[in-house]
Amino acid sequence: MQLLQTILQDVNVQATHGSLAVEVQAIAFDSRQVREGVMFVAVRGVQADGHDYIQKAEEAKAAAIVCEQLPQELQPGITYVQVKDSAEALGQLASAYYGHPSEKLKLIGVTGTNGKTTSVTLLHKLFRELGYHVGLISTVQNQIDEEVIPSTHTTPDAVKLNELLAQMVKAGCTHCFMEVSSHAMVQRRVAGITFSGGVFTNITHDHLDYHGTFEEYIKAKKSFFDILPKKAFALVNADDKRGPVMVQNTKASVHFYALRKAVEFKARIIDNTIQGLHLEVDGQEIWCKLIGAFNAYNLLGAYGVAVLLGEDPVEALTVLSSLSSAAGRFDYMVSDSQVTGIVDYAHTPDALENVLNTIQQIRNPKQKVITLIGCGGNRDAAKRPVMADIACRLSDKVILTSDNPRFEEPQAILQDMQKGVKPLDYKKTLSVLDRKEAIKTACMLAEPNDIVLVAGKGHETYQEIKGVKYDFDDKQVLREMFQQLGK
Ligand SMILES: CC(=O)N[C@H]1[C@@H](OP(=O)(O)OP(=O)(O)OC[C@H]2O[C@@H](n3ccc(=O)[nH]c3=O)[C@H](O)[C@@H]2O)O[C@H](CO)[C@@H](O)[C@@H]1O[C@H](C)C(=O)N[C@@H](C)C(=O)N[C@H](CCC(=O)O)C(=O)O
Ligand SMILES: Nc1ncnc2c1ncn2[C@@H]1O[C@H](COP(=O)(O)OP(=O)(O)OP(=O)(O)O)[C@@H](O)[C@H]1O
Ligand SMILES: N[C@H](CCC[C@H](N)C(=O)O)C(=O)O
Ligand SMILES: [Mg+2]
Repeated sequence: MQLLQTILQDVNVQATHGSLAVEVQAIAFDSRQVREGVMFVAVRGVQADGHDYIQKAEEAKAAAIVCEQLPQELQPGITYVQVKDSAEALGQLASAYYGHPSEKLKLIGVTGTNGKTTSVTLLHKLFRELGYHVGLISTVQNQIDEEVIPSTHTTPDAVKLNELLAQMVKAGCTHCFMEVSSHAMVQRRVAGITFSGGVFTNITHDHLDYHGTFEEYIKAKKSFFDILPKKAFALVNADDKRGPVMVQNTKASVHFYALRKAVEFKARIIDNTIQGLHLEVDGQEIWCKLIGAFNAYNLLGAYGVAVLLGEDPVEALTVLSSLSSAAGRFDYMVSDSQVTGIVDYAHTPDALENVLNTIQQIRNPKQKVITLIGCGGNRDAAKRPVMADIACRLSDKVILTSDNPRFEEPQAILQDMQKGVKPLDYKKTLSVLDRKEAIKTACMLAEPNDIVLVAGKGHETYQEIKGVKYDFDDKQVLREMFQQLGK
């Protein structure tokens, strides 16, 4: 519980009506969660406008209502606070309500199209091994040390985020590593948060359904670096064309990492095999368990963060070399007849191309590559034909299937993907709508020593169809099919 006037301190308030000395029991931005004594913040969203639910919040006896536009009629006993930007105010209020937890630990945010989960997971594991109490906020799961807290988003909403950070502070965490999605930046989920550092991994085609254009998507990512304070560091992948753009206006101290440029943190791939990566990082050779050239970037970025946070470089590298990847990222198994099954969360064109290039590099010429891929519904449709084309270009056989269709017709998504298949590739492509059947088909086609890549869903343990999440685990189904088919 907090006094309204206390938590309003950082907010750009335009007008208030009613007492500021009221007690706020909780903050809600969904009218359905308002109870007596709760503060309701009216936020404009994609589907709805929170301002349309102010009346509901009044009926539920909200203590205070924060909005950009005041209702025509104000109710007695409720305090109204008019602000310029409700989404920003929500972040600032949530931070103040929970006692500014982000200022009480070293919070590092990672943004970029791919590699966020891998990077924050590596950092969480690294700092645990170095002996710290550490928080993690990621797509796969949130964590306080080893305690797992399920996650619903890559970046939680402002209230959940601050609540989580406060729990971490209470548990004695000195560090937290979190993913910052482009959606979170546009929706101001991290407003009011103080970061000690920010990392940029890369930017390629994704989420154009939400951002509209690639330029807007770049702007959303860049805005994360714009909000970093002077004391923070910004660590940027210099090999990405957009790296320098990200830090054009940042107040933070800028540092670069790269594989192809001579910058502060640099690495070189000596060897890239199914056993892992043999790297030279800042002049030191290490062998890592992670597979694929793209993981050299994730490892190097994590190393850079550790050094910038004052850790011993040699110790950091030694620990990094012992770490495994996040669940569902190049997760592989080998069947009795030596078929390699790989489950990977590649759900963007760039990620799929990287994973398939990695497979091409590490396979021997006799091993056929069978790729299974679907695309999510109610997400960027432009990537569908592109991903089908990439799969065809870099595989011997392709099975197009369903991912999470959400509220779209699975058949229509499949048709969008099929448009990307070139006539010459028709022969190598099959469409099997049911994902389980599709995995079975891939396994049936596999001969001893072949490679089956099941891409798109990684760690997910469900398939979301029309608002219902059905149990589905790519890794488990793949294992089952290998057994069932005697592979
Ligand atoms: C497109 C999107 O990002 N939507 C997010 C957004 O919802 P919205 O803008 O659609 O909200 P809305 O339904 O229009 O409602 C507007 C406001 O009215 C309020 N409302 C609504 C109804 C009502 O009865 N009463 C009421 O008060 C709502 O609570 C909300 O505050 O704000 C919600 C609260 O924070 C999020 O849960 C929701 O995430 C949806 C579920 C989602 O799927 N988001 C994905 C795309 C996402 O955010 N992904 C990124 C990762 C992407 C990546 O990196 O690959 C992530 O960070 O997870
Ligand atoms: N640094 C990287 N560059 C390019 N591709 C990568 C990189 N790291 C991982 N990938 C590929 O992208 C997929 C997703 O990786 P990861 O989960 O780490 O990314 P993310 O940014 O967290 O994704 P999301 O936006 O869905 O949360 C991996 O399964 C892998 O195929
Ligand atoms: N964070 C990503 C995950 C996509 C995963 C893929 N399996 C899908 O459902 O599209 C998103 O929300 O767009
Ligand atoms: Mg992620």
